[in-house]
Amino acid sequence: ETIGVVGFPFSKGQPRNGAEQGPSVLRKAGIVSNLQSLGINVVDHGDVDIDLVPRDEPMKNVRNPRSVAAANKKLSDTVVKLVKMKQSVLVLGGDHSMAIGSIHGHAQAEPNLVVVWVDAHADINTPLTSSTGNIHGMPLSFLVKELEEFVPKTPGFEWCKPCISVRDLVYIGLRDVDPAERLIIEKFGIFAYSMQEVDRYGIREVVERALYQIDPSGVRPIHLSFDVDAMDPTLTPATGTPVPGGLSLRESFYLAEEIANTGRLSVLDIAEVNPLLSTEEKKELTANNTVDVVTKFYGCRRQGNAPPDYVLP
Ligand SMILES: N[C@@H](CCCCC(O)O)C(=O)O
Ligand SMILES: [Mn+2]
Ligand SMILES: [Mn+2]
Repeated sequence: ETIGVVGFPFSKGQPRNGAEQGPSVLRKAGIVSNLQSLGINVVDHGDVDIDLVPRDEPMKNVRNPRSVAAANKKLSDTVVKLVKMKQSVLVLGGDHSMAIGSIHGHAQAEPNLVVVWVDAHADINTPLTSSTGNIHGMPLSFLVKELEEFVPKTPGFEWCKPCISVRDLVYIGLRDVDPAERLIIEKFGIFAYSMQEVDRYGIREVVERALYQIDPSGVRPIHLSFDVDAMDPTLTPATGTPVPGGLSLRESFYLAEEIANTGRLSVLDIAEVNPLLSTEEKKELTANNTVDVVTKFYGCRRQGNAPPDYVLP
């Protein structure tokens, strides 16, 4: 198995500079070497070559639409290629608008994918329901077929055809959902495990139910879109929209270990690391905790990992 790492140094899905430094922060924290020390073949493909579009005027209240669309088109093309090469793709963001390109690309190569969205937020506002105009709060509205009729034509997004159904999506970690987003979740019956359900059932039950509901057969490729703000802000403070009361380190590790256990993780997004929004110390803490969770998604286990084909001397 080969992990293909791709950086997506992009922050125009939201107004705070710094998210474009996420890939370099995560690489400096040893994300590639930590995975290689698991004995996995890791190829770092470098960063997507992003060009910002000049005079990218807002469309209604949607900010930087052409730049977000152009960057994500390139990401989509990159992800298709790598998934078709049978690589397990790790995309280092960048703000969460990255999911537009990564899920669109993944779905071209694996139409039967399911999406696990781990986030404090639902990221499913449409351009008409968003109160901020930040596209990192809207990615799923550009991807979900059932919302196509509610999403106005947005300049640059002509290439982006919705590619997943609400039935293929499940949320874990929600605790800051806008009213319109809650309406969408209830209108379409989207599976959603907020922190209330995590507290009610415990992470084991939540992960089990979530995976069963989107794929009872247990065979479909998994796209896991991980927003680091799903974790408690004491663990990942260097992020754009922190919300208290998030996943603990142990809950995050457990979730990642169980996803690794399925053997079906196909694309993993790591979104919303923003080093500029905190002290050097908090940046390190955020990067190190994120890297620790990522290694668990790829098979590092707290119970230990016996070396493959090794006999006691
Ligand atoms: N729901 C808010 C906050 C979105 C936060 C986005 C992050 O989760 O990627 C908005 O629409 O602006
Ligand atoms: Mn979030
Ligand atoms: Mn998000």
